[in-house]
Amino acid sequence: MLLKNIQQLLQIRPAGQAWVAGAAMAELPALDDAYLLTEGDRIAAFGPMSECPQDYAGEVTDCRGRLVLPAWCDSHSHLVYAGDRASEWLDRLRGLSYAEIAARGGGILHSAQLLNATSEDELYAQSRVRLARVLAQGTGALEIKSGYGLTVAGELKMLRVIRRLAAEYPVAIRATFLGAHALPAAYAQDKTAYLRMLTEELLPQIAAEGLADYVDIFCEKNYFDVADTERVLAAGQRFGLAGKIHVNQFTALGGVAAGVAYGARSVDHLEVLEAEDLAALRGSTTMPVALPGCSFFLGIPYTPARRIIDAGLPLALATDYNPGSSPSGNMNFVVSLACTQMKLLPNEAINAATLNGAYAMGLEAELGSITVGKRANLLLTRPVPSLAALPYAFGESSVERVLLSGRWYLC
Ligand SMILES: N=CN[C@@H](CCC(=O)O)C(=O)O
Ligand SMILES: [Zn+2]
Repeated sequence: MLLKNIQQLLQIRPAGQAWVAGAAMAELPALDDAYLLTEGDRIAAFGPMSECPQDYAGEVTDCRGRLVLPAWCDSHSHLVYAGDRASEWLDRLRGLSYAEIAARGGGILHSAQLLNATSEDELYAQSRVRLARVLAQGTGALEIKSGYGLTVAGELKMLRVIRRLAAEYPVAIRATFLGAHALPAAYAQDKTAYLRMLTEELLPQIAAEGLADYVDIFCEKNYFDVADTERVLAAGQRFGLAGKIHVNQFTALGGVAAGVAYGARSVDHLEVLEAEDLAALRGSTTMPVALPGCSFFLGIPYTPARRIIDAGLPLALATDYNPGSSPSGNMNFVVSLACTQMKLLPNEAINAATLNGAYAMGLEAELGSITVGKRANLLLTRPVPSLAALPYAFGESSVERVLLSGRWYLC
């Protein structure tokens, strides 16, 4: 496939560049008036129009007036869930807080109840609708977590649905085992027994079936503490699963340093951020991930992204698509929120939503930039005056077409 007359081809990186950090996040290498050639599912070549192959025999798309960039890399989602929690959202509109709803047995436990009462086929049917929608919105790589089962059968059901989605859709999917998302009622008096079940019963089964790439835990007051986090990350390591943790959403407990010490691939949320957390991240290989859709929907503080980037660190952006705190998987809106609310420049937000997002799910060698040999997962915008038009037009998707594995995705 040949894309020609591209007004601007963005996020061009050399092979081997894993992420972008600090001041370099404001740079987004680009080529004006460009072409891009794919072969099979890969990017085969690109360059200025003056060097565009003539008489190309395959499919040619004229991209005049349009931008081409890597498809979004959404490194944090809970896209597989059953039903929704709109009723709890109405309770929040009437004045209850997220924590008050959880304390009444709502929240994650409510989603777990719904999920355990839903068949695997029905869960797949509900989840594929959401996946198809986010692909049409420009997502080309996606991480999906378990964590609404909280039982052996429920967690395995979720992970098998994730595997089925990965097999059926032309998008790169990474699966994360988040059994330690909340303490289910059956173990309310015995957290240790629950963690033992997760690490000694479930994890070996998940590893044996190759159902997960990462292990995750919700490190938060009233959920799991730092010692629990270390225990789960250590268990993950024994089975070859790196960590990706939910941490510092409401409370800083020291989980960031624990994540870094255990070589976590990412630490996600960080709405509350202490100087010690920044210090722990410096010099590490752990990616901080901000989830502005969650802050928007819950009305909690935004992750202090400027402090993170200005400290010389990298940052990734993700949707946190889930029924409780962020019922949207639209990366276009996330990029827009990052600019309007967290004061990222468009270039910084695009770096965070592509290459750094790919790194946060271990896909940086395969996706997240315009690099010869990488997978051809690209998005083509509508005619726009400049890149800034994308986040500027908040709530809109400027994505006209999405190329996944070298083919136009037909929604
Ligand atoms: N914070 C923990 N987990 C999810 C929300 C889960 C839910 O409310 O269902 C999150 O990332 O925001
Ligand atoms: Zn989450």
